[in-house]
Amino acid sequence: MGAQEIIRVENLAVVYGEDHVLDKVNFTVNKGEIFIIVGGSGSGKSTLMRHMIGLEQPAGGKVFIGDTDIAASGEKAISLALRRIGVLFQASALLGSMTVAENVALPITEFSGLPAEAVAAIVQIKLSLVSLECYGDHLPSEISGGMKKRAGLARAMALNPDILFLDEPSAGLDPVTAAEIDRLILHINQTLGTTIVIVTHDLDSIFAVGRRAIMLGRETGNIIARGAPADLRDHDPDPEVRRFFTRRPPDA
Ligand SMILES: Nc1ncnc2c1ncn2[C@@H]1O[C@H](COP(=O)(O)OP(=O)(O)OP(=O)(O)O)[C@@H](O)[C@H]1O
Repeated sequence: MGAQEIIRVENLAVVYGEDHVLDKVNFTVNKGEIFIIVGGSGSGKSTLMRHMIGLEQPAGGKVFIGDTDIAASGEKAISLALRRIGVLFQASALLGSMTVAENVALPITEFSGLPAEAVAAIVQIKLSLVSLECYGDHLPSEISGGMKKRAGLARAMALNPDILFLDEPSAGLDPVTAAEIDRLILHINQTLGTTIVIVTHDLDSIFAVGRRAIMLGRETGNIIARGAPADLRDHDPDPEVRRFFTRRPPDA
């Protein structure tokens, strides 16, 4: 793995039944960058992310987090590699019966073995990172959709991950709230140097935060374009790619 690389996906293949969802997918993510994964509905973005965080084993190929192939190593090495990762799933996945602070505390309590006061202090730091320091004692049902996303981000950042995976972070949010999440993503990246991988459809967000992107093809199961989002929009030879980045329907 090169000095700048933190993730390497090599010849990844995913097959569900007869369906070859991903085929010969190859790319690398560099340390400290914000990397975007786009593609039409059903092109395999979420599937790719699940394989990058070790939730599923691929039919073929490798996924390296640092030097660890998480599709092939032993359980201990995989668990250490995955300790470097924070994930925000689409629905934020906060536990509804616990307060925001208790949700953020969960991974810290589970993995650090620290006493309760130390955990509480870390939770407060994480909540202030996402401007929720006054909402720790609220239940998820008592805060807005944007705040739930921020709480989910605080929990994803709980163990100081090197890499943050975000699945559709602005889904279901109004444009102003979505832009706040974008600013938070940039803030985390710039102040903490966290590498951030985002699966998204949201063009405003792609252009606001993304420096490099890959696009998965709907039919092909592999990457049909890669580069800076503005370059893909303005110069990519494939009309499907330009249409995606200008939000034009196929017959426009
Ligand atoms: N666990 C699974 N078992 C069988 N098929 C699956 C599974 N997960 C995904 N698929 C199929 O794989 C394809 C890609 O799905 P995936 O959810 O990864 O796409 P996506 O690009 O994230 O779509 P969307 O933007 O709509 O969320 C789809 O045809 C889907 O039906």
